[in-house]
Amino acid sequence: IMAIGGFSLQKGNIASGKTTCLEYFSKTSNIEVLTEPVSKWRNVRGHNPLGLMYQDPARWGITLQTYVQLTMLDRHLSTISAPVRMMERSIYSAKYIFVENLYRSGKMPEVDFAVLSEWFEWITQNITIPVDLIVYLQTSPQTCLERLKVRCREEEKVIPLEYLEVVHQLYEDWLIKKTSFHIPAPVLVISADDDMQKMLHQYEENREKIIAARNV
Ligand SMILES: Nc1ncnc2c1ncn2[C@@H]1O[C@H](COP(=O)(O)OP(=O)(O)O)[C@@H](O)[C@H]1O
Ligand SMILES: O=c1ccn([C@H]2C[C@H](O)[C@@H](COP(=O)(O)O)O2)c(=O)[nH]1
Repeated sequence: IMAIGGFSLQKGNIASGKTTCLEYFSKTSNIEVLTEPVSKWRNVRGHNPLGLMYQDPARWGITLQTYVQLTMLDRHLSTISAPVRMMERSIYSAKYIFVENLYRSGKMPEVDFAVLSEWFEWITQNITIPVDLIVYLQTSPQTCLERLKVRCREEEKVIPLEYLEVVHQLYEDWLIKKTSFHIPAPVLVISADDDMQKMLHQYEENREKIIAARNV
């Protein structure tokens, strides 16, 4: 999650509970919540780039990630309508986690990676992307796999535990070990393996830190 003004960006593995967390905050405070534009990734003018990417990442990885980058930028730049905004994932996680994973695993050709990287660098050097806090929902890959099965998105049925483990490691290297990429804001880590009741308790404990993100 990212908070702006305070603007917080929510980070976490696939099915770690980001949407659930944002829904809770949107119901309980004057916070604008931007969930991931995943419905667009599943349907752009009748095409499903998310599904295509999972079926054949080498062919469709660049297609999905180009569209993810555009839709994330659009979200980042949309007009803020409340004192605090929280946003699920970001243009940074798209590049540093998902594009990086496609490239490192040999599923994205070098030329596709180069073109996406040029776009990303142009955007981040020429456009200000406001972010005051990163909220990292830290889960085990096993928890994500269980929640993924419960959520049961058709496109994601092919995701094995190993994929979630690699995504987890990329997040850990970036936000916990701080050894991979630039981190655009301070990081608040919330352990997110617990059941819903315990998670709500943790959200309450961290509410002030998130709302006051500008002062973190
Ligand atoms: N703390 C939790 N305990 C058990 N199930 C959860 C918890 N948080 C979320 N879920 C369930 O796990 C699935 C994935 O959660 P979701 O919020 O959609 O994750 P994300 O947005 O990170 O992909 C959903 O079915 C949701 O109801
Ligand atoms: O840059 C990205 C961002 C997301 N994805 C995939 C990963 C998941 O299958 C969905 C998003 O789902 P959440 O469960 O809301 O995390 O989109 C991607 O491939 N590339």
